Amino acid sequence: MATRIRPSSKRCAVIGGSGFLGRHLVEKLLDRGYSVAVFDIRQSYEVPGVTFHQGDLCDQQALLPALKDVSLVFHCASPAPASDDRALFERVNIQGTQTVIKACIEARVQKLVLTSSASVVFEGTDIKNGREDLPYAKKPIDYYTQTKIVQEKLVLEACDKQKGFLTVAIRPHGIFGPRDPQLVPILVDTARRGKMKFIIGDGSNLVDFTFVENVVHGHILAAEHLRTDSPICGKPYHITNDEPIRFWDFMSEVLVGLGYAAPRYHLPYALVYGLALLLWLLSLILRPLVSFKPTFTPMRVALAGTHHYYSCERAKEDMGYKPVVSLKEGIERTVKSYPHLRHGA
Ligand SMILES: NC(=O)C1=CN([C@@H]2O[C@H](COP(=O)(O)OP(=O)(O)OC[C@H]3O[C@@H](n4cnc5c(N)ncnc54)[C@H](OP(=O)(O)O)[C@@H]3O)[C@@H](O)[C@H]2O)C=CC1
Ligand SMILES: CC(C)=CCC[C@@H](C)[C@H]1CC[C@H]2C3=C(CC[C@]12C)[C@@]1(C)CCC(=O)C[C@@H]1CC3
Repeated sequence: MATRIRPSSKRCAVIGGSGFLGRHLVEKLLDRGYSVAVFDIRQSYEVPGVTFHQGDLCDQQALLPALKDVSLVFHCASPAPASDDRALFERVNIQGTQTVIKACIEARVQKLVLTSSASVVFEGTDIKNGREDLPYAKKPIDYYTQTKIVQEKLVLEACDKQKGFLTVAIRPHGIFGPRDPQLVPILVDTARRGKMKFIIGDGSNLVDFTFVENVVHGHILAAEHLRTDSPICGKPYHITNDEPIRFWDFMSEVLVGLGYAAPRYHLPYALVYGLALLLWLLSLILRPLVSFKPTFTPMRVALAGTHHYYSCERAKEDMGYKPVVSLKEGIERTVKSYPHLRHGA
């Protein structure tokens, strides 16, 4: 009879390991002596110590080789929120996550750490110091968020101490840092098109922006604390920089750091939100004839004009979380990492 090799606790897989967060996670895992298998729909880099498995996470047979002899899996793959493609979100975030769970169980993986999102409780209205016991959004702001809610529930409900399959969900918010493909590039593109002159609302709304290395730190702490006797089993955890900042101050610091002017003129929130909604509806109606993607979608306007910051006390108490990089240093390192996006470059 063939003997099964006992999975090593230092052997893990990162689903979505070619993406922004995934790659930072892989780099830190390697530093900490893990050997890593990456599973992703694309391969974006090559590093010693990492084996790449290219495939769609909705395909269980494609996933299994990446999970062989692995005891710990991080699932941080998702279609980009900006794709606004309902069918794709449902296929990847819901059916795909069910497939990931089944594949983990079949491969006898012991721990699954999901990258969820703090937005699972956000409905477009103020959240101040939100804790994890807030109810899931009844009216999520977009299809992405709607499917992240179902995904998180699936993973947390799959936690089964008797069967030795432990799960936890990390809820980051507004991740930024070197190689981020959305926040800074979209911001700079909007500024280059002359559309970053306006502040939506009075500009006093506080938001969490979380440096990517803190998000990575939260994931690794969760993985290392995930044991049968731990309070973290089957629970969600906010991971933030613990330094809420005015949304428009953060945008201004990044813009000014890259040589662009900070937004100055105020516009009423209700007016901009109404216009964004109108444009979004128009883009849906006209989709068969012309395709255009408005920059200021209702989702972005809601994120830009409301308070949404979260308490990470639970992560501090249950897993000793503390941000490892301050917001100031995170912004400086991020700005430096984008020489090609500087004004005039
Ligand atoms: N960025 C943020 O501010 C926040 C992100 N999150 C969550 O963090 C996670 C990581 O996000 P981020 O790093 O920003 O995203 P990225 O898009 O950079 O990374 C996601 C990776 O998953 C891949 N992927 C997408 N679909 C599949 C599939 N069907 N099979 C296998 N791989 C797939 C992507 O490939 P491709 O690029 O080709 O699609 C990409 O390489 C996501 O779960 C996201 O929901 C949560 C809160 C905030
Ligand atoms: C108003 C404007 C054009 C701002 C440019 C920056 C935005 C692109 C980002 C500001 C807040 C960001 C954010 C996300 C994506 C990028 C922003 C809208 C998420 C939706 C990414 C996925 C999540 O899970 C939640 C994030 C909230 C914050």
